Amino acid sequence: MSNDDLFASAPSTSSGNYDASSIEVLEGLEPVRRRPGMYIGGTDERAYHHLAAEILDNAMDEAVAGHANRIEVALGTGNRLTITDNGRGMPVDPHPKYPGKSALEVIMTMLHSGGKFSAKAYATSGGLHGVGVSVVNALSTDTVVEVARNKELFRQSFSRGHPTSGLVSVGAAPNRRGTAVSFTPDPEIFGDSARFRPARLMRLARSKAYLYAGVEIRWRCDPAVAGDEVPTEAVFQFPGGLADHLAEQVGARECATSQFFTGKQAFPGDNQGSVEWAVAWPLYSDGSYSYYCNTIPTPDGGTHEAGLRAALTKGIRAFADLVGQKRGKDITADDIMVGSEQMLSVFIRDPQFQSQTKDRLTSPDAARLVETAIRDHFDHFLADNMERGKALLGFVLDKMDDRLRRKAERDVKRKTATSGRKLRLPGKLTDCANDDPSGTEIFIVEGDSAGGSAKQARDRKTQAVLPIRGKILNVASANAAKIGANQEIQDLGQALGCGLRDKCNPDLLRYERIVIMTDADVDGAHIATLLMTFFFQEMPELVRRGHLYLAQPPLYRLTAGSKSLYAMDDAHRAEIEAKEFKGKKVEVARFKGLGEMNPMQLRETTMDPKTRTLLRVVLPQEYEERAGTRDLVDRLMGKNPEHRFAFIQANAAMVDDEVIDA
Ligand SMILES: Nc1ncnc2c1ncn2[C@@H]1O[C@H](COP(=O)(O)OP(=O)(O)OP(=O)(O)O)[C@@H](O)[C@H]1O
Ligand SMILES: [Mg+2]
Ligand SMILES: [Mg+2]
Repeated sequence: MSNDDLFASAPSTSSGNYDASSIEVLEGLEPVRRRPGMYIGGTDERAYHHLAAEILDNAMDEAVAGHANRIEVALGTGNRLTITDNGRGMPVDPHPKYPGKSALEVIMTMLHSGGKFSAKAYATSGGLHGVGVSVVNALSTDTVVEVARNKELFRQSFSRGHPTSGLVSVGAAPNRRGTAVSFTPDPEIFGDSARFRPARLMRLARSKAYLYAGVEIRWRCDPAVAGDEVPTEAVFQFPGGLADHLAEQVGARECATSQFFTGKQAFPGDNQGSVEWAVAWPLYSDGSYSYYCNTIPTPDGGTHEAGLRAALTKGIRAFADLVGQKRGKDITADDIMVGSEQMLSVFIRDPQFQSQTKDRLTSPDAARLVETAIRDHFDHFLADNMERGKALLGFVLDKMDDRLRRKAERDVKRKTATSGRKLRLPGKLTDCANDDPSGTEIFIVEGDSAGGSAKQARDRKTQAVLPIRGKILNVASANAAKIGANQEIQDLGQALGCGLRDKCNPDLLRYERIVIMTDADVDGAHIATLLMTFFFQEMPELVRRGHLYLAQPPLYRLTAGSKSLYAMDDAHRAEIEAKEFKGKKVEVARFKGLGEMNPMQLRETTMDPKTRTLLRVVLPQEYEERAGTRDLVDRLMGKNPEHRFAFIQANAAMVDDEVIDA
């Protein structure tokens, strides 16, 4: 197979009129309306409430910067939400760069307009992209912004991102200052039945008050909407911060230590910012974890969470050492984290999140800052009162024993299933419950975060998950010693249980199917290619016997009205749009990676044998003939990703699970 052949084998369908005229540049807020998923993570209920969060976040930023101390969240009838603060007010003067437009209009109608790109107007803000309120405006009808500045009240109205009035002065406002934003999410985007949930909004408002003691948050709700669900009025202010919040959550339940581990610490030196935490270890708990950065909830955790995890783990191990408990060194992070109830809130400058919905913090510094700040306090918490320290250590050692016992039981079971051979399983493997290999599968996934989703999405009985880190060794250009020493390959070998190269015995394979599951992008194709060549070279018999598969995660989710369908690629998307949605307005979300899908979606589209598609991998001729393989791999690993996509296509055939099972 030469390069020319690879290109020649490209499908020869007509390219139509694909020229410069097919390349669109969306203007103004149009991209937001066309691809809302990119800005608010979808158009479901969660995305709907994200609109409220964006406006509230802006008001909180004003409070955290020290300019506001009161915020009102008011839900009216007809899904009308108004959020008011008593901060500085959005600037209303003409914008120097856009003649004829006020700063307010620029803020509301242009993406990437904002005062938070430098630390001048805000130090540790939750806002950073200059996108939030403009996105809300784009996706709402009848947005009205009122600003009271210098004792004068200004107002401007918008609909679906476009001004419907100029900025007008509506009179004197001697006793008022700040910003009020009213909006109604657009049913064209969210569907006619989408609604604000009063309880969800109230919870959001309330949690903000816990996160920042310097603010009072008022809640109002029209009686017609409130029903019995929420009060029509409430005021939230919590000087005790997270410690109060956690105490309320834990209630009367008994905990390993009667005093919780709570505190607050400013970061040292030039690092503006601070961390606040509260952790309890109830004797019976399913665990509860709330992480925030600059008052923004980050449900997927991130670097601040990693800092807390490291501080607790290292702290308890050091304490074990201090009291002469030798088993302390075997304590893992999970032993102290799982089943705890924790709240963590950081304020940092220039935070980085993985996307506009800010579900996960990625600022690298946060891990170190949080770990260092908390570690000292935790050491004191444990050692100041030895009884308390020992009580927590005992609790954590119990968890460790549970973990080790469960693991031993698992190992024994699988040992018996694989004819008594001594078996060590890699720690990263999440094994399936069934002992008999028949009907079981192992998913090899790229990265720990995709691994986490896969774990939640899998069928525990029959599906195992092994996350591998990034690009595995390119076996084609490595010698046997290097291959044997590579950790990822060792883990893979142990999990499969059937040995490498001449020692490979396919009868010992611990699963019926091996499924490579990587992102549907260029990197994913690279990793899939590396894995395939690994199997071709090290375990060709497994491939020959048809044990190796490729998962097919979708690239798009297409939604029209209440119906959602998944498309594998552009051709499939066009087909669905034409056949299933027949010219209806379709909203398209593109998945950048497996980690972006929630576990339900991942299961349905990619893992569940009833609904997924798998490709079976076949052994290429070159490997059958044991000739020229080195050359093949060198070419595949070269710069051009098309070669790898073509390679995957050429060596994998679409199969139905029905066929596999038959
Ligand atoms: N309530 C408010 N009070 C004062 N200024 C505000 C308020 N809301 C928005 N602004 C100004 O408008 C700018 C744009 O807000 P927007 O929400 O679009 O982006 P951001 O908050 O900067 O970043 P992000 O996209 O992360 O939310 C802010 O940076 C701030 O300067
Ligand atoms: Mg914002
Ligand atoms: Mg903006």
